[in-house]
Amino acid sequence: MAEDELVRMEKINKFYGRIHALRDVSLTVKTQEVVGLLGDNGAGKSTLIKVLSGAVPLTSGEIIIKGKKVELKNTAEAIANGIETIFQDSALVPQLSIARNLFLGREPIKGSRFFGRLDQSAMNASARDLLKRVGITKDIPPETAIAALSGGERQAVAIARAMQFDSDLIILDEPTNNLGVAETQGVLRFVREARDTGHSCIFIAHNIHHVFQVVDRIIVMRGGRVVADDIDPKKTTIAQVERIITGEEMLNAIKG
Ligand SMILES: Nc1ncnc2c1ncn2[C@@H]1O[C@H](COP(=O)(O)OP(=O)(O)OP(=O)(O)O)[C@@H](O)[C@H]1O
Repeated sequence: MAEDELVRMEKINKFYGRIHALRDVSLTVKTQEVVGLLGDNGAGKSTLIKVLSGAVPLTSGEIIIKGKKVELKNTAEAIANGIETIFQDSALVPQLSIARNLFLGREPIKGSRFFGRLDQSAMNASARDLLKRVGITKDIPPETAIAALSGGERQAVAIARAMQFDSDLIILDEPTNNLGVAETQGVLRFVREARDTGHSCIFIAHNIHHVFQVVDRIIVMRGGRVVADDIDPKKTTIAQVERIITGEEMLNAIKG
């Protein structure tokens, strides 16, 4: 295992009944690396990250985290192994405040473990800090309900939550979907900030331009397989990657 290897997926296969959604997929993510996962509709991207986030069981193959083989039977086990996933319909609770959402399920308690109550002021203070850190400079009080935030601000809160619990790997499934230009830039900035503070990310987006702005490496899937896993966005054009996604161009042709 390379010293900076964080996650390794080895020969992962996934069947949904008779549909073979993942075919011998192998890939790695390094520490402090942002990887873009691209592929057409039905290529297998969502299935792959659902397997890695413990949301669906794999049929065969291995997942190795920091050199140790793990079984991710549910999302709690993935989280315990340092993998936090922010799905499109991110799991924030709209009726609750930003602060409560940031600490959901892991709230700080004041007093004893059994007779304590939520430490609201500690939560609010950390929430204020965190919002500043992810670039929400507008003065949004941490007591604000999620329902009152824009799409970009919600993504920011979801990313801030993953950063604050020091997940090693943050998986972002279409985080820029339906966002405006400024909000998209905000999300891309949070991804950079996550990397700069030591996290790794897998970034899935249909918009290749967004992926190109932020990733260190691109992996392309087609028909349930990884067809390219080492595309350097600094040395490859968007048009070339588009042709790999559709199958018009093989990676070897680019490398040659
Ligand atoms: N729950 C499921 N039951 C049966 N088949 C499924 C299920 N989820 C996905 N599939 C199938 O598995 C294959 C891969 O789908 P997946 O959603 O992983 O692709 P994707 O690359 O994420 O596509 P998109 O970009 O459209 O989200 C497709 O053929 C899809 O129809």
